[in-house]
Amino acid sequence: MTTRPAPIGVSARSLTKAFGTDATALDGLDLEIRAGAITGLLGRNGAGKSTLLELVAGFDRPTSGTLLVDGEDPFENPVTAADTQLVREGGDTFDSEPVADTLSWYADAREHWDADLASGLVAELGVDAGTKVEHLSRGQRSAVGAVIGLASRAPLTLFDETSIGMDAPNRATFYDALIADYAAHPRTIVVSTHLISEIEQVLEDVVVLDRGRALVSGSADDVRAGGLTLTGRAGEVDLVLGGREVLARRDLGPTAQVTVLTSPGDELAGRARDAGLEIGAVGLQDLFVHLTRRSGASAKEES
Ligand SMILES: Nc1ncnc2c1ncn2[C@@H]1O[C@H](COP(=O)(O)OP(=O)(O)OP(=O)(O)O)[C@@H](O)[C@H]1O
Repeated sequence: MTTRPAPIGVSARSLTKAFGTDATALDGLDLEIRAGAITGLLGRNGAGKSTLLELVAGFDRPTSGTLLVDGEDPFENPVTAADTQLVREGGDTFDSEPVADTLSWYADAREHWDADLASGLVAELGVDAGTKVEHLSRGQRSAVGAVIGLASRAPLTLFDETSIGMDAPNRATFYDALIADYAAHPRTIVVSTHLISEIEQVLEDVVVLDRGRALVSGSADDVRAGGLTLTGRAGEVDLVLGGREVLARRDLGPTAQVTVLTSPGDELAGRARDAGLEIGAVGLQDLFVHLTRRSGASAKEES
């Protein structure tokens, strides 16, 4: 009988990864990825998500700073590599062989591989295991990645844009399988994605990378609690805001809706309630768009 593996965490301190003098993908990143949680790794194009995941998987070495996976340096480390499964777009498969060959390679390589889960999920995602990988569509290739990531049951599983190209029913199947398998076999899962609103309910923790640094990180609930919307008569809304920074504003006739950042102890919500304004939550996707746009604008002003 194999014992159930313990989930493992990741810690980065002043982590920097530069590619020559052209690009600094990670720029002094400080970060904790909680063991045993599903973390969403969010960020605009080029924010450094794939670079971070490849460092965590031990495929590359940081330029400076510290990166620890389960307390160890992951670079070319066979101990952490055995516990880590990175699923990258269009990679890590035997392209000129049938899908079944790739799956049987992982079955041999991965200690906790679940063959029944793999074959069930391949069928559910509509992939023919007899087809050569190079003959699959982009979405079908992504589906094979999803199967490898889930059936490996690695204590640290990293999905880098795995849902890319998958159609909506297959993405739903992937998310459902991820939640069900995580519930039955808790482990550390990191999901890098641009499809924030559809995966929001799956995420327990969230990290927003912005130009190689963590702009926001924490529990998804705490991150969400960092913003709110106020809706009401425009004059009342402006009075309650009192000149405070607004992330987004929509005016519809006499009514205005604004999105603002907030923090514990902020009296804004109380003032809004007293003024009869409607207070709403901000979804992660909206908050992400506002925060990363604002950060991009202030970077332009500084330069
Ligand atoms: N091998 C490389 N050589 C040179 N620059 C690189 C290399 N890999 C990544 N970069 C640069 O590092 C930065 C971060 O890239 P990365 O792929 O990590 O971003 P990402 O957040 O995954 O982006 P996306 O959402 O577009 O996939 C980008 O500016 C990219 O051009």
